[in-house]
Amino acid sequence: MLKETAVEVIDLTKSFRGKIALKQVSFTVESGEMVALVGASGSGKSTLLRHLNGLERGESGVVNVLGFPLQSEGKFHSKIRQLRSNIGCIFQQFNLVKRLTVLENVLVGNLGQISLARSAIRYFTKAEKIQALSALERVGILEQAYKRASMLSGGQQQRVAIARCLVQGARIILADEPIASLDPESARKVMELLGELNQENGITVITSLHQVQMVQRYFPRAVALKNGEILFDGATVDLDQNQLNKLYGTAAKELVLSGHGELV
Ligand SMILES: Nc1ncnc2c1ncn2[C@@H]1O[C@H](COP(=O)(O)OP(=O)(O)OP(=O)(O)O)[C@@H](O)[C@H]1O
Repeated sequence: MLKETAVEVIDLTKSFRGKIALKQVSFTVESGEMVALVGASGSGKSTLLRHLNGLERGESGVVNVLGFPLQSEGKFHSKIRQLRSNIGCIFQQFNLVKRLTVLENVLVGNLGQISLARSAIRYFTKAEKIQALSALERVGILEQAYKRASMLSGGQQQRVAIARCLVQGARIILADEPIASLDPESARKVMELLGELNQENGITVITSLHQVQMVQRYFPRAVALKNGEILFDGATVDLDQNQLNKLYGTAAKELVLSGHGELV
């Protein structure tokens, strides 16, 4: 069966104040793939993710999402808003509105689909609330629904962000270091949840990660950046010590062998 292309990036180039951040980056992610973006700090992972959902505009090159143009040669497409409604985003921090309840935070995942007036008074239909509660159940924190978001642990907050992607109906989830500030057990749960959504719901997942062991455990494919260029794109099993040395330099061996698996 021919697979639909979720994300297609062609020759994407971006610089900040004359310093290159992405240099002619090209890669394709098919629908249903689970891909890790790896590379040392400053290699361009966040910048690349931000181009995939239109938070950042390239200088040249093309980003197509689900077969439609999102940006091309430095211009956003006029239908970018509709296209972005298919993309759920999870960040390392600042995912939630802390003063709102968990349930309200999930419901605002629906904002693209409801009127501004209704969102302003935070009015949601019963059906929308049931959908949001069911998403919270799916991510395993239904009992937290009426707590303020600020009361949750970091891992629980990331699960709320994932529930919000579900309510939004996201077909693609972009996650920028979603486990960077979590303890190992919470990190494992968040990664397993993303894996389940990928396997069971067919959601395409593209995640930037520092933790090499997590990449090897959960992601069949890795795309590795160095100084804004793709240095490796292939099966994670082929991301061997030699490749890691190229990506991370002398820090690679020591950190992987010592069991930390976290490369900064
Ligand atoms: N808004 C910005 N203004 C100026 N420079 C930026 C901006 N965003 C990113 N950069 C630069 O672009 C390069 C790539 O940064 P980016 O944050 O994408 O790397 P990263 O691989 O995600 O790093 P980390 O793992 O530390 O998050 C870096 O040199 C960074 O300083």
